[in-house]
Amino acid sequence: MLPVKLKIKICGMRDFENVKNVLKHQPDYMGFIFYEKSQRIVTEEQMDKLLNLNFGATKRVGVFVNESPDRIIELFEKGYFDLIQLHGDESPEDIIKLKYEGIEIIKVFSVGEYFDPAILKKYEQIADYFLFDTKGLNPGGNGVKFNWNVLQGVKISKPFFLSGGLEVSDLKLAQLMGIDNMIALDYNSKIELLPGLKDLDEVEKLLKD
Ligand SMILES: O=C(O)c1ccccc1N[C@@H]1O[C@H](COP(=O)(O)O)[C@@H](O)[C@H]1O
Repeated sequence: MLPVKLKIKICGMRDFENVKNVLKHQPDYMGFIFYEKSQRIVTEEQMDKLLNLNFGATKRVGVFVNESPDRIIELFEKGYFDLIQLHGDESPEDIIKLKYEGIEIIKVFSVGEYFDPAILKKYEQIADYFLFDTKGLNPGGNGVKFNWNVLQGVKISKPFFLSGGLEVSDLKLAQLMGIDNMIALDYNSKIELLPGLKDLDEVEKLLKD
């Protein structure tokens, strides 16, 4: 089987120069975390500055944990992101409100030792993408990989992102594994110098071809 081509998301960005330098490598997605307990939280002031940059084809993702739909819509209207990633226990009703505003949705599921695919059912009609991250102490950014084999054989009806402690070397492994409907890898804490500051050498290795 030929290795699949996967898109790349670089998440947890906020520093102007770092964002500018990462954009030179044109990731498919760049994530900004709007969660007050995150070490990588981005402020509105930082986002306002970042709006001066040319993102080209890179889609901006706003990352949220149990945020109110009204607040998400307010930030969306400021033009801070193109789509959102929801890491909490957001209800289908809240997500539908966001869909009405024309916001594309990535719904996150935390994966432990086992994964019950029944949870996917109620989000199938309303999410545009799924994302599988490692279950951990924090809602995201735990820097720990889960056993991807738990997804093998599970029917995943939406295109999905794979996440959770990913390192550069995981790209080849994920490409070879080629789980059905996997379209992107989401990189965060394992390619950082400091929280919110990405290592440009690692970014270059990931996006060199
Ligand atoms: O990175 C964070 O601080 C964070 C906080 C709250 C929700 C999501 C967060 N990050 C997302 O978590 C996954 C996995 O990150 P890691 O590779 O394990 O560090 C990724 O989708 C980040 O976007």
